[in-house]
Amino acid sequence: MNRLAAAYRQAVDRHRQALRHWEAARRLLGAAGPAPVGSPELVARLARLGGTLAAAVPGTARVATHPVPVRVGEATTVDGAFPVLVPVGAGAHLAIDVDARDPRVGELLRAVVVRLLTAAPAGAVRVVGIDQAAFGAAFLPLRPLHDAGVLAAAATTEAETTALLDAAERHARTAQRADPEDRELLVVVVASAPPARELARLAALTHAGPAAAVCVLLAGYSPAAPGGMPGRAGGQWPAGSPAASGAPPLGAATQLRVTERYTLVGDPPGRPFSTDGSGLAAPVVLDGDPSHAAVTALARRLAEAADDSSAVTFADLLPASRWTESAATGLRTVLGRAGRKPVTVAFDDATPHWLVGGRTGAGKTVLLLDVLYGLAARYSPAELRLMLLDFKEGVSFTEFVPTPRDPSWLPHARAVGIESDREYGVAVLRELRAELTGRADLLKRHGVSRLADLPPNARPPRIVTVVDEFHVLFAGNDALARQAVDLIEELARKGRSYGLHLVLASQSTTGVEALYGRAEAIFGQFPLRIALPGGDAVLDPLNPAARGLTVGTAVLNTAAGAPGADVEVGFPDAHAAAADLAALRHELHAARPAGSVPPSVFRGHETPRLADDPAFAALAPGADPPYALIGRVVDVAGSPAGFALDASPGRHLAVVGTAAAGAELLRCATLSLARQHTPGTARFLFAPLAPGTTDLADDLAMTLAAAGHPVRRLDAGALCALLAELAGDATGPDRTYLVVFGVDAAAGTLAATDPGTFRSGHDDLRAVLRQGPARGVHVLGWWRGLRRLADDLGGSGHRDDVTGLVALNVPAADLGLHLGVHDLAWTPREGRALLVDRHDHRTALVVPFGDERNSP
Ligand SMILES: Nc1ncnc2c1ncn2[C@@H]1O[C@H](COP(=O)(O)OP(=O)(O)OP(=O)(O)O)[C@@H](O)[C@H]1O
Repeated sequence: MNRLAAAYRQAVDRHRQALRHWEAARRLLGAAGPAPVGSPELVARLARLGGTLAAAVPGTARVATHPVPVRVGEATTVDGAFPVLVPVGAGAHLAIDVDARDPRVGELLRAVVVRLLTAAPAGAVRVVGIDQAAFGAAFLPLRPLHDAGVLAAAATTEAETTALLDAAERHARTAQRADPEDRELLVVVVASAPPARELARLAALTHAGPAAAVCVLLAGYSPAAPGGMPGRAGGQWPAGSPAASGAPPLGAATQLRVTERYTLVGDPPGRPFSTDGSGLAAPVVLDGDPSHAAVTALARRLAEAADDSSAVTFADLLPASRWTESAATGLRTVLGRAGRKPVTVAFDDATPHWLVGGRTGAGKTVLLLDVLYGLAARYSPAELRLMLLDFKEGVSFTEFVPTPRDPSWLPHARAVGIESDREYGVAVLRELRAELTGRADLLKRHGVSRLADLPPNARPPRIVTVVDEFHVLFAGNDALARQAVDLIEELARKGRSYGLHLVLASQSTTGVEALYGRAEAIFGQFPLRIALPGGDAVLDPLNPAARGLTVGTAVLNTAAGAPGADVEVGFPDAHAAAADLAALRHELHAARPAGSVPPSVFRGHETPRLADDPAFAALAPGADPPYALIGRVVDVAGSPAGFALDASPGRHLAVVGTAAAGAELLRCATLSLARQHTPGTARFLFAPLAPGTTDLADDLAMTLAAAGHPVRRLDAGALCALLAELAGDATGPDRTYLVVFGVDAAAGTLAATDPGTFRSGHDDLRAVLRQGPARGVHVLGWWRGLRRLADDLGGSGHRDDVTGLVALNVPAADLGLHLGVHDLAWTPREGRALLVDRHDHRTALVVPFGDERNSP
């Protein structure tokens, strides 16, 4: 009897509590009555009332920072029915013990989502869903919200769930650091509880507090420990439920238990219905689905608002007016947005250099274009100069250089390397170091220590050098890589004070051999890190901020990648805005200062042609000394590559290597020399000795003869005779060019000794090499091997008898030995040659002229 009486008293208490709850709700609603909906007065009053009913005023609830009461159903008591409101929003969650395969649960989840979205301002709530049990069926009625971009496609597999949780955790970390005003609420709707590991991660999210701006609506979850639920004291949870496998406890969640006829609502966190933890003492009928019309109207409103505000576009990156900003203290541009807030990045004292990482296809090129156009629109060429280096096959920077289709260029661009050679990269870095030295002098002259302190009229532009796929520059452990590392280190260390800024972008920063031991010293100078998808390597190894990023987003970190200094930024797809980019480029091009010149361009895949070469066109009779042109130097200016044939001993040119390009090189050298002589002042003697060179030599002879030059064709015997003649005191026209295709093919003939004079052809050749130049005789010879050249010269002591050398496919070790140079930076490859001038100990990587006879 006593037990019966106690139960009755308990039931009456619960009714009273329920009534108190209903009364409180009614009072709050009443208090909100007289003020106009949405008015500041009403909002203020609601805030005074604890913000509890802000949800009643559509579009005003600050759900990303505070929980708001959201209706879940209607409670029935003997005295009548009342709405049941539970707190939902940032840091306040909902758990239901049955999953959404029970239609009542699916309907409730959808109703809560729609109410939250309705209550909050457009753009303040984003919804993601997990439904592995029913493949996303629970979300189908919300399709219009998906189309409006506020509801992501549901995760229906374990992998998708993991990715979704990665993103949710990232969201939480970003929100915790963000200004509360900029937070966006992420609602994670779980239609069916995922496996234990994912469930544990969801539970962890519920413990993250309101600052994480996450709200979890978790169906199919029963708490592991009984309690907090009416009528469940000591109850057993069904096998197979999360409870059976030890469901992790949730933080700040209202627990709902769905029975056959009604639902029991547990105590909401911080606002319990009961004093004893037994929850609301009234059965609740859950709310059903929101009407289709309501969902569509909501989706339409949100989509319209999104069009206005959320998508970050290329136009968002641009300033109101062009070229109005000063680079005195640094360069700044908008990279994209974090939430709705623009994110500015800078090249200044705090972040002088940047490191950008991202796997291929992650949007690196797009991000760099966004930055470059943003800068170019803000700063005039007098404030900003760009050096752009790309080491991959691609088109990253092609749009900045003139092409036949679009002759405009970006006036800030000074040098652009497309599919660059490492040597070109090093040449650019050398030029930058020279600039650094020049600027150090300039600063000294003005008695200041920083670029910013120079008077405006003396201040040179800041130079931003972008090196895309920079790991190529450091690849291998050779002399060139070491030079590159030294230069980068120096530029990174000193650049800050002199207005030289570096952006190193790569798929990876690991595995760069040449950096061993130096990576820290170098990358320590790069405080600004941008991690794109797959670009975790630019962040601290303990910083997970870039995990699971999607294309179009990046993590920005201004503390050299240290955890906790990350901002997730969305940036626009510059490729998709190609027309806008072109329009801006044309605008900037049209505004270029008088006297602007296009950038010098290096295209690694291109073969220059003698006939098109401006240096060739500029050659004219009377040049002294004549210059044998063979191609272009791989340097910033793309200088002509050649060799001056003056009167000093040894001024001859030896092309060495088995590559057929050797014959072509001699042809170009000869044609360029012929152009520097009026007919009759030079004779050209051709000896096509290597197989397959006859046609080329005959062709060349005909061309020269047609231009009026005396020409003669020699075989090996005639060559020996001629050498004997030239070794004597024979005089001829001003100049004699002996052009031998395959000198080594004459080795046998040259070795033979004249029985009368005891002189061999080799003796005569060596005499000509030594004394010829003084008499205007120069040998242009192709040797198909270095050893053969050395033999013909008579040993290493006579190496200086030929001072001009063009190495084709000759291994670096052999060439280094021949030249007596240790650690020669040379990698033989097709389309490149190493030009050596032994007189001034100069070597230069050259792109030799291609064979235009076979070109279209
Ligand atoms: N902000 C963005 N929004 C939408 N799509 C983007 C965005 N940025 C890049 N993309 C898309 O991603 C693809 C790859 O971009 P991008 O060419 O910049 O990659 P990448 O990292 O430079 O790749 P790779 O190294 O292979 O050249 C492109 O199709 C591009 O349109």
